[in-house]
Amino acid sequence: MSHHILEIEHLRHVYPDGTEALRDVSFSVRHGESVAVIGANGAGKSTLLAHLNGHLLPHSGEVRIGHVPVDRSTLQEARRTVGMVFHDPDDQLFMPTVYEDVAFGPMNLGLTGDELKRCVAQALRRVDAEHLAGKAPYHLSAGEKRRVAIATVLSMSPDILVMDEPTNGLDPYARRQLIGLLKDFRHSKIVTSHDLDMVLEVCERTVVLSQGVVRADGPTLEIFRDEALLRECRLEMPLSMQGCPVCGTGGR
Ligand SMILES: Nc1ncnc2c1ncn2[C@@H]1O[C@H](COP(=O)(O)OP(=O)(O)OP(=O)(O)O)[C@@H](O)[C@H]1O
Repeated sequence: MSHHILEIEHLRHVYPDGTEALRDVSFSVRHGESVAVIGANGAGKSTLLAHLNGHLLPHSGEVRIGHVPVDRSTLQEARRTVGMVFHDPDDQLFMPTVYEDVAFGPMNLGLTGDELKRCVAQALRRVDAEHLAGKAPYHLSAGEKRRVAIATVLSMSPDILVMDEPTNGLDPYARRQLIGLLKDFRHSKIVTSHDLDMVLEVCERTVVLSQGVVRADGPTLEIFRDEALLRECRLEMPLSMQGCPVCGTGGR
């Protein structure tokens, strides 16, 4: 039995207009691992994530969850195992109220009555959004939408949590709270982000994508200390690792 929960092998994706967004991507994620996928704009991060729950299917190569390849016949199983928080919360929220949006997934899994109510309340509480249950999602602020989108995924108790730029649009308090939530999430997680300070706190391992290929894969701190690699991939060291510009102290 494989100790990897997710395996990506020689993944290649070409969009209909001919853009080769992923050229050859391979890496695996173990049970309980926290992995960041970072890279400059257009490196292929969102395209990669879209393959993890079968939203996109590869031109060649394979994604396996456990032992099961993600293809048309296994989509349902993949989407149950992989909880995906999309880049744009509007892609995730489509019901008349926040409550219904968060209840949608667990209801499809067969939850009803008090069990369903408890599950929704718990997911909303984890993102500090219980007070929003009766609101229409399209009336929420950007940060509130993002928190509710995360709740729609947590309510499904996924084995792998996948988040595309989760701290986008969050105020400092909500960002801090999200970092706490991600640290508490005991299962495997994969996060893409340009918020490298968050990555440093949450993910012990980082995969660097550049022009559709894996340019580096290793311990996050090691990756962030490699200035030549960061420069080459159009990335910058997290602010918390840069010395204080005033007194010249700090940095790691
Ligand atoms: N639907 C599409 N059709 C054609 N090309 C696309 C499509 N979606 C993305 N691309 C292209 O694929 C490449 C990878 O895009 P992707 O969105 O995966 O990058 P990213 O690393 O997530 O970027 P960002 O940091 O800007 O979100 C880019 O060159 C982009 O222009």
